[in-house]
Amino acid sequence: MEAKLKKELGTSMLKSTGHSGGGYICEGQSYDTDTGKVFVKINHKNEAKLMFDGEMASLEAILMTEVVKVPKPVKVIELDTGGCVFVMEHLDMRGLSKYSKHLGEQLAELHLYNKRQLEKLKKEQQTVGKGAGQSEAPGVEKFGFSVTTCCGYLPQVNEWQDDWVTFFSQQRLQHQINMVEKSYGDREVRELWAKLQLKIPQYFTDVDIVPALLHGDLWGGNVAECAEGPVIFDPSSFYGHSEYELGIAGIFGGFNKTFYSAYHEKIPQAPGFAKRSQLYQLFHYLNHWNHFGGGYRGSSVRIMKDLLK
Ligand SMILES: Nc1ncnc2c1ncn2[C@@H]1O[C@H](COP(=O)(O)OP(=O)(O)OP(=O)(O)O)[C@@H](O)[C@H]1O
Repeated sequence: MEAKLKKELGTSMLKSTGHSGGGYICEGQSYDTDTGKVFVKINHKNEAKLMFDGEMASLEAILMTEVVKVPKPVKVIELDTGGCVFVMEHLDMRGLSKYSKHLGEQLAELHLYNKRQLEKLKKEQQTVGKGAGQSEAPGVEKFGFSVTTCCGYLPQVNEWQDDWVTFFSQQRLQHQINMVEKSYGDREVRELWAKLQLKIPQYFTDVDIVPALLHGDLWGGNVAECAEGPVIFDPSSFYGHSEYELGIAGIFGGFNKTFYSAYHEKIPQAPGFAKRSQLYQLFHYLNHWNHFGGGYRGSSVRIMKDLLK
């Protein structure tokens, strides 16, 4: 692997720094190269390229907004022995503590970025002499993403969709329910889902949802800080409802009051937030069930029953 890395990165020096940082899905290792320190994620699964291409596109999209720090992506490299590596900028990170408030503000800015681009675009189109197609501020009007991104190692259906409720019900929940059905054929879940899917539009009455660029997997293990501010990493981005982003944080914790206050100062909670939050958590419980097995069945069923009350 190291010979291939050297060739693909065009570096004569490739020296392990001793820093390793594997997660649940990948092994990780840092190297000194001719042009600086890189962090390399390694995965030997067949889906590794799809997963890393999605992570690279996600990092590029977030980086482009310039509102929150992410590691700069370098390259996805297929290994001759199968599997794939993803090379990115190495960052010296520690647990989030000093910069919780900054992360709250910057995450809200990330979520507002596309809305502001769309507003700029609209203004420009209304200005005499400036028609569509001349803008320097491209905005995204649909829900989805340009490539497949994986939340964990399972691919998400990111085809563009005009309507968020349809996108979330079909491309997120239904997709997970189909996987549960295939693996477990769970009758109770099938029956609960039959009722719940009819109720979903009711949770969205009177909310105006503009596509927001999301990190997509913002649990406490994917946030940190370096000397100058907060960092987010390991994204599985798409354009969706900003509230979706807070779902997984609500399950696993890792974010304090300061973070939430700073976030909601910029994006206040809309009516019905709590119920939608449960709906967004349901996606992550199902996704965990599909990754890690039946230990997450109880939480998935409980939250479906709660939503149906
Ligand atoms: N750019 C980076 N520079 C330095 N260390 C990093 C970098 N990216 C990740 N790490 C370290 O590696 C660990 C695992 O990274 P990451 O979350 O991307 O792996 P994963 O296997 O995809 O994730 P997960 O455990 O969330 O499924 C992080 O917690 C962090 O300690």
